[in-house]
Amino acid sequence: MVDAPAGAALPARSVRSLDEHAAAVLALAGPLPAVTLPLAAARGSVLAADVAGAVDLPPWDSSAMDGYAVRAADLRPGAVLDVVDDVPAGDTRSVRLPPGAAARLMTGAPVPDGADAVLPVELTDGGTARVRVEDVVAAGAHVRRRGEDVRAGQVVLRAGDVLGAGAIGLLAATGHARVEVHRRPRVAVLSTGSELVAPGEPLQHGQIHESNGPQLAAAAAAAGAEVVAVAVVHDDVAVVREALAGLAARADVVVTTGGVSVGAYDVVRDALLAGGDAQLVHVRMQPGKPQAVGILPDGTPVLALPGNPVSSFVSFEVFVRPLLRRMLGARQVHRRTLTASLATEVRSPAGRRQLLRASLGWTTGTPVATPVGGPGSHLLGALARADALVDVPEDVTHLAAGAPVAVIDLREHDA
Ligand SMILES: Nc1nc2c(c(=O)[nH]1)N[C@H]1C(S)=C(S)[C@@H](COP(=O)(O)OP(=O)(O)OC[C@H]3O[C@@H](n4cnc5c(N)ncnc54)[C@H](O)[C@@H]3O)O[C@H]1N2
Ligand code: MOO
Repeated sequence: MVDAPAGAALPARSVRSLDEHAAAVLALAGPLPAVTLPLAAARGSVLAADVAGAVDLPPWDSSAMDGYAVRAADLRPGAVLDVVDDVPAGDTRSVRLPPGAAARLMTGAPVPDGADAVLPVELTDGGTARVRVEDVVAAGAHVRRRGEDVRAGQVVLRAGDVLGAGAIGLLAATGHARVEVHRRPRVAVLSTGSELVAPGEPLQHGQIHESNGPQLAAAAAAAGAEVVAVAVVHDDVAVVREALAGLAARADVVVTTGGVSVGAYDVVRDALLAGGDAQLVHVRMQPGKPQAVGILPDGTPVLALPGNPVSSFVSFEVFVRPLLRRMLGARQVHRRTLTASLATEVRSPAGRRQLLRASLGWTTGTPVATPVGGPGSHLLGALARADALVDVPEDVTHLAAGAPVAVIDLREHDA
């Protein structure tokens, strides 16, 4: 049995809208400095500088077909041409094609000087010493011109672009083995609560499995962050303060969960107020009402999210993720939104913007959002099925089935 702390006047809280609080959180940090990474380590990172192609693409005139390099003017159905050369892909010779002749070549092989078209093998008898032309092609046919895709020196990707598979392919093709990107933010997660027991351990009455830490770590990694620690501490202000200081030394951002509300043991609140520069906030949203933000004594930003699992999930989405995306250097830090038709009616508390977990589907091309799991912020059962958040404005208390609603699309993963 723990002695209850003496009752004290509750500390003051700023009351903010979701957008006001999100803006305050975003102001805590900017893009992190640039680092140079090998391409294999750069997927999901964001370019810190424009990148220009180092070579033309294609680097030389190249064949788009297996067939014969020819001069189009020599082609007539029934004509027979001497095959004077054989040019596979990877042939580094400079070959010149004399008039009236053909050179056998393969897709991706350099087109000989003097040739102006590629005659696909299907339009010939396939001969190797002499080839009979069965149908003709025009000048330029099936020749990929040097530089027609990308010119050397041309900017191919811009600072702020997120490196997906296509961008990595483009960088490799244009000659880049390494690339300058913003460093990924290092995130430390701290779960607080004397009731928390590691998953896999048996539960006693009054205990629950610690789920917010793994959940937030997964969300941070999916947002492109490097998760450096997931720590759990019991409800003790001194222990929380020590843990915060230790985690801050290793991280660019510390994210905590639990202990931020108005309870007698809300220790994150008390630890933050006891040192550094912190603000308690009451955000006009559901879930996610109690929040705190601050700067720890060493200058590291800390975001304190509520402990209810759905509240911490939603708070991460609308507050933490945009900050991480900004630190990563992304131009677009917010999720995509779309308008969907609501599958079932929804009620919402007056004066609180509700973000309701939902599953997205399509009916003949129209997005449909089906709320899952109910509004309670303890309801984890359906969280895994939610791939969208229905965004109900503060002043709306009822939406009928079929109503158009704004939806935050959670399906994209960045890392
Ligand atoms: N008198 C009032 N009580 C509460 C208010 C209020 O305004 N007045 N606000 C409620 C709202 S809204 C929320 S949200 C919660 C948030 O409180 P805390 O951030 O202090 O969170 P805790 O009390 O520590 O925990 C809440 C709930 O979540 C469970 N939890 C906490 N951490 C974890 C974890 N890591 N993994 C899984 N589950 C966790 C915890 O056991 C509690 O059940 O406050 C309301 N109360
Ligand atoms: O606002 Mo709380 O975050 O309802 O669960």
